[in-house]
Order: sequence, then structure tokens, then C-alpha cells
Amino acid sequence: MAAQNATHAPDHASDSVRDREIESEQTHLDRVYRRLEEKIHEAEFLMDDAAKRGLVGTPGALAERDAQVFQAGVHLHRLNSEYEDFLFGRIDLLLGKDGKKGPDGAYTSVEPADGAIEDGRAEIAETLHIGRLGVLDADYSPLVIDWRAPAAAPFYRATPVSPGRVVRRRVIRSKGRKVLGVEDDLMRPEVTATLDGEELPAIGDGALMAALGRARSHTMRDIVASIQAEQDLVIRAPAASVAEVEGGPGTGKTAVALHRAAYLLYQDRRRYAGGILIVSPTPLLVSYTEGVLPSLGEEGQVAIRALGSLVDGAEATAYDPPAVSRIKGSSRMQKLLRKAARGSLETAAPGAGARSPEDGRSAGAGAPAEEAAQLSLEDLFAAAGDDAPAAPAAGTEDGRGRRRVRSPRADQEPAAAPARLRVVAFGGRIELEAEELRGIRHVALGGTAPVNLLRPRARRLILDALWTKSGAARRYTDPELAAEVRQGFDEDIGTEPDFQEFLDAWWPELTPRGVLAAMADERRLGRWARRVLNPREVRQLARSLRRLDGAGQGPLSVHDVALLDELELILGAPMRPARQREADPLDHLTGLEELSTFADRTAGRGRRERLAEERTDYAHVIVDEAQDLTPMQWRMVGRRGRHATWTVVGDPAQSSWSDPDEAALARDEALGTRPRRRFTLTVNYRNPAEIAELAARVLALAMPGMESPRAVRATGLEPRFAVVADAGGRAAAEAELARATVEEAGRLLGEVDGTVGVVVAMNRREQARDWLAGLGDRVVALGSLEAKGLEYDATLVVSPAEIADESPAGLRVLYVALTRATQQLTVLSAGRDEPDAQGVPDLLRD
Ligand SMILES: Nc1ncnc2c1ncn2[C@@H]1O[C@H](COP(=O)(O)OP(=O)(O)OP(=O)(O)O)[C@@H](O)[C@H]1O
Repeated sequence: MAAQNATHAPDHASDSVRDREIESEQTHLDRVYRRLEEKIHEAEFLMDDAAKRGLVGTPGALAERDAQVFQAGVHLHRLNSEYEDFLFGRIDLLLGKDGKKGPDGAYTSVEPADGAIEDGRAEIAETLHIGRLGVLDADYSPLVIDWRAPAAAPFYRATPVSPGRVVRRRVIRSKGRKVLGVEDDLMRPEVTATLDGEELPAIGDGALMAALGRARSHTMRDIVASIQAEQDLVIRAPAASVAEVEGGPGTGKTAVALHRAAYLLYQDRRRYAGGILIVSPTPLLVSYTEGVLPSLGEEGQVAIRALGSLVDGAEATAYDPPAVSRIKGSSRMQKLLRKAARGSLETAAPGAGARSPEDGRSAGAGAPAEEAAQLSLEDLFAAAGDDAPAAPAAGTEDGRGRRRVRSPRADQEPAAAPARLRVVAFGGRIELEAEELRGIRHVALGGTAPVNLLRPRARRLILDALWTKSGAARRYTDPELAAEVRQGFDEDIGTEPDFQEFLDAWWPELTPRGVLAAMADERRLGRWARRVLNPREVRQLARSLRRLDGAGQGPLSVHDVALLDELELILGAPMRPARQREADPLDHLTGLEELSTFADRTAGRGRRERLAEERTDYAHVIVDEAQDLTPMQWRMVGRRGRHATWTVVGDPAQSSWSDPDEAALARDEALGTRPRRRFTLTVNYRNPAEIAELAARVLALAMPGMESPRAVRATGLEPRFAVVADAGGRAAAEAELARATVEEAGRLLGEVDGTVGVVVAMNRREQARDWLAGLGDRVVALGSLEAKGLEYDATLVVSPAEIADESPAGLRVLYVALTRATQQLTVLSAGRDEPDAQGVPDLLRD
């Protein structure tokens, strides 16, 4: 590790030395900005020149102008903004072993030359400044090295144990164009190093501690100035395979995942033009982290999506109780959904859950009724339902604007997929009875092809059956004539609008939402789920799907979204004209000359969002909090990375999924046979030791034998234990819990400058929001599962026992709740927590 191992020279430097050092960094930063201004002028000149070329008017000149305007425009966008901390680091290096320089103008050797240190003294041979983007001076010497360039690696990797050429690492704090301060770590404290004849001073208390001590806001900051060596190994790992990263709470897994995305784009922008997908467990974590990549100069090619937003047109807003989540997440659902999709064909009415051509999503009638209904297909065709659920309202128009079949019984729920077909041909009637149609459907559904794509096959089988029944084949013995007559027969019948209408009704195009809605019917679901779910599970699942209307519209849970995605696969997407992905100008830019600005990134946002939306297959997939993905979610995410390389970060000790073995199988399937590289992060940068130690007690219960990460700092502030006063009766106890929660949250607000997170059991989260509404926006109420990945200056955990009892994974969820605080933690116990005399709840006692 770098900084926590780095021997940091205590700050003996006097104020004047500090001021002098700040001034010298200011001089360098001024130079950088002067150079940036020159580049802006260059780009403006190019734009101007390009406009003039356009006046010439020949096609060649116009094309050249377009290319030039494009390039110059990209440059301008990229230069026109100032970053906070644009320049954030510096390393002072010894002479390299081979004296060779790389393309960025820096010496490439990692090891110092023999004789670089003599008698404990050394001369600094090279000083490199590290920043968010690379900037070359007019003579191509490096003014700033991009943090992702190879020459910047020693800034992150050097440790006192293996310092390489680095003598001093400096973190520079600046805002806009002003340098505010510097923090140094000496990698070779035993060496007296000089630069231009002057001894190298060490200023400040070390950059890492300064970064960790900062108050937290509601958004995550990048850690580019203080990435540690074990984290850097992950960030820069080759992307050829799967990087699997494990580490306890606060070890920087999320931060590392985000920085890795930026690094990969820098390394090979062309390759990652296919897009990088970052999958997060909750929308809260998405909004917490989504500012990091823009601050690193990257955004366009990266889509950060919550698991509940991975399917276009679906957005999870509802929660399932743990028992229902377990059913919906289990890989048993694959089989059930296949049966439900096929079964829905028999029960679905025309339009029930059928796709609307405008949006490709659901439109249709209400929930299927169980009763049969008589349908009449005027004149030529007739169909009757015997097993028949919903059909659209009589006389209405369907989603395609066509006339619908009518139900003669006005008092009845509109019904049914037609079960009988009657046509007139060769001067007589030909009928296919319910049984025959069922047989045809059965044959058509043979195999595993997507249900919606089997309709042409079913149509052909029906025409075959009608032809056979007509007896025409026997009448025409000349094969050529027979074929001709048959062709005419198919065309006449097949193009008849009523026949097509029959097909729409008998083999409607199913939508994922429609099938999900059909599963809300417990009796029908019971049939489909035979030998897959037990009756209790059937009841729980059906009940949870009653949130949806007949067309499947209504609030979805995060687990429903994975089911919709699976159904999309089972049903098959309707044929849509292929859309070409828009070209992204960023695809063309590589190397040190890359500069991007906030203006650039926000200007292109709309188009970039579109780019992300169109993608369903990515070049690299990063899964955050991977321990929580259910088997069905792994299948959903896996489909988005069939040709991707992967980075998977997680912590088994924080898993809220109850069957880790089943999830591991699904994960293996998603990652396939790609080679894997494993990394472990071992240092907790979030929690002070006092909080980490308390959390470790729950870890010992949740996962005996599992090691906690080592906390990097201590604050001297022990967690506080508060107890809800005894009150007679349930209502009084609830009121007392509310009062104590508000009081403790208020106390924490008074003690920290930044944010306070109040974590309660999931079924209390709305309640807790109401309780805390008057305390302002520094305080946030969270259900236990929502706390995942987030952090606050102070955390109040309300009733650990309630959280632990919520689900079979409750202890691990409690472990997550206890590890969210960067400074202070209060645990509030109620009666069921069985607190001792000091207020320590039973679960947290030593
Ligand atoms: N090298 C670092 N320098 C400064 N801060 C760091 C560093 N590494 C991690 N942090 C900080 O530590 C905190 C925890 O990081 P992060 O959320 O990425 O951890 P995590 O492993 O994903 O945690 P969890 O598993 O609990 O979600 C964040 O505030 C992050 O900015």
C-alpha cells in the first residue's frame, strides 16, 4: 500500500517553506493554464479557417471543412472549462536505470540508476505533475501527465517498501486556477534529496488522511489524488478477462470500479466505443456515484444503471418482501416463465398484453376472465372460446386500429382466444375444432424458439390443416396443378382480413408485461408452476403481481424487471428495422492530447444518453455489489455482456441474497469460460476503527471466520448506544421510537458537518421519512436494503434486531447498515433488541 505505509515526515516545515512550495506549484499551474489558453486559440483559429474553406464550395473542400470543424469543435469544448483539482499530484524521481523516455516525455524506467543514491544523498532527476488530463508544452515536454498514463503509475504504486524511483509524492489541492495547499509523503525518508541544490521538504499530514477526513455530501468524490497501491492494481489490470474484486465495506470497491472505467476508456477508446455498463444495485447508489466519471473527464461511453432500470421502458419503484424476492430471483423462474409464456397464448385474448406498434410496449385489455365466451367472426370465420379469458371490449378497436371480434354477451367480461375456426372454400365450409387447433398449437410450440416468432409457423400449420380437410389434395392428382391450387388457396385465405384477425386473437403477439400480468391469476399460475413452486409460493407470487393491471402496467419491483428481461428472450422481440448506432466523435480520440471539459460532456449529454439507451450489448460490464445479484439478475446482466470483458466487485459478507450457491452458479454462467483474475482489497477507508470493530461483532455472527478489513484510521469516538424508553402499549412504544429516532438524528446533525443516514427496517422506511421530515436535507431516512453502497458522516441504526429479523440474510444486511458511517455511529435499541445496562443490544455484545 502506498500512503498508509508511507513514512510521513511530520510537518516541521515552517509556514514560509509551505508558502514557498505552494507558490512554486502555483507557478506551474499558471504555466499549464497559459498553455491551455494557447490550445484554445489554436482550436478557435482552426474553426475560423474551416468556415472559410466552406466558402470555396467544392465537395472536397466542404468535407475537409466538416472534418476540421468537428476536430476543432471537440478541442474547444474540451478546453473551455476549468477543473477543480485539474492538477492534483506531483512525483519527484531519481534518475532511471536506462535513461529512456516514453511517448509522454517521461523516463520509463521504474528502478533507479545504479549510483542514484550515494551516502544517503540523491539528486532529483525528474519531476512529473499528474492531472486529470495530459497537457504537452509547445516543445512537447509534459506539463501534466494524465493520471491514467503509464508514467503516472508510480504516483499510485510507490510505497516506502518498494519506492522505485519515487522520493516524494505530493498531492496538490487547488480550486480553479488557485493552488490551496500541498500534502507530501516521503517514500525514501532515509535519503536526503535535493532538487536544484535545495533540500526537498515534506509538507502536511499526508494526502490520504486529508481526503478521508473531509465531510461527506450526497455525492461521491473521485479518489484520483489518493488511489492506493492495491487499488491501483485493480484499476490498471488488463481488461482481457474477468477481474473479480472482493473486499469488505469501505475498501473502495465502488471507487475502484468507477476509476477503472475511466482508465479503460483512456487505454483503448476505440475498443470501448461499444460502451461500458456499470450495474448498481439501487437508484440511490447510481445518483450517489454518477458524478465521479464526469469529474474524471469521462462520461459519454459509460452507462451507469440500477438493476431495476436495465430494461428500457421499465423502472422499478416497488419492493417485494424477502420471501417474494426469493421466489422471483430464483433460477426456477426460468422454467416457470417458459410455461407461462406458452400458457398465456391459450388464455390471452387479442390485445391482452399485446404490443402496441407505437412504443413496442404493452397495451391491452383488463385481467383475463376465467369464463368462456362465444366469439363470432363474421361471415367466413367463426371461433369460440372454451377456456377463455379476456378479450377486448365488444366493438372496440384494438391497438392496431382494426376492428375487433365481438362478444355477443354484453353482460360478460370480454373474452377469449378463439378456439374454433371456420372458413368457406371450394363452395363449402371447412372447420378446425378446438381440439385440432390445440394440437396445431402444440406442434407449433415444439422446441425452444421464441413464442412470438413462431406465429408464421403456426399460420402455415393451420393452412396445411385446412387444405387437408378440404380434400382438395385428393382431387388434384397432377402435382403441379395441385401446387398451384394450393398456392391460390393459401393466398385467398391467408390474406383475408378476418383470417388475420383470427390469427391475432389465436396467436397474439405477447408482451413480457402481459405474461407477467397473466401470472397474477393464482389458479392459472398454479397450473404453470406445477413441480416448480409449492402452493404457498404460488400464492405469494400471484399476490405480488396483482400490483399490475391486465396489460402489466403498474409498479414493478427490481425483481420483476429481471423477469421482464427473461420474458423478452422467451417471447422474442418483434421484428424492428435495425437502427445503426450513431458515431461518437470521442471514438476517434486517443492519447495524451485528449482533453475534455465539463461543457463538452454536458453539451453532448442528450445524444450520449441515446447512445447508451440503444445498447443492449456492451464492450465491458462492471458489476458493483455483485454479491446481491440474484440468479435471474445475473442472467439479465449476462445478456448485456455476451461479448464483453468484465469487472465484478463485491463482498459476500454484505450479501442480502439468501442462496449464495445458486447465485454463484448463475454468475459463473454469465461470466462464461473467460479467464479470471482475482483481487482482494484489505483496507477500510470509510469507517474509523471504533465503528469497524463494532461491525465486526455482527460479521462474526453473520459469517463466522470471515475477516474484516483493517480500518485505516481511528477517531477516538466510540459508537453511542441509545435506548427507546419503555412505554405501555404498542402505540405508545411506536411514538416513543419515533421521538427517540428524531432526537438521536438531531444530535448527530449537531455533531457532524455533513450528512446523517438513518437506517431502519425496510417496512419502516416511509414512516421514518415522515418522522425526519422536519430535520432538513442533511439527514436521509433509508430502508436497510437502500443503504447498500452509500455512506454518511454519521449513521443512526434503528433497532438492529428488526433489521436482522427481516430476512434469512438479515444479519448481513445489518452488517451493511453498521458500516455506513465515516465518523460517528449511534445504535438505537428498542425492547426486542434486549439492550443491556449500557444500552448495547444483544446482537452487538462482545
Ligand atoms: N484511496 C482512497 N483515497 C481516498 N478515499 C478513498 C480511497 N479509497 C476509498 N476511499 C473512500 O472510502 C469510501 C468507501 O469507498 P467505496 O464506497 O468505494 O467502498 P466500497 O468497498 O464500495 O464499500 P461498500 O462495500 O461498503 O459499498 C469512499 O468515501 C471513498 O471515496
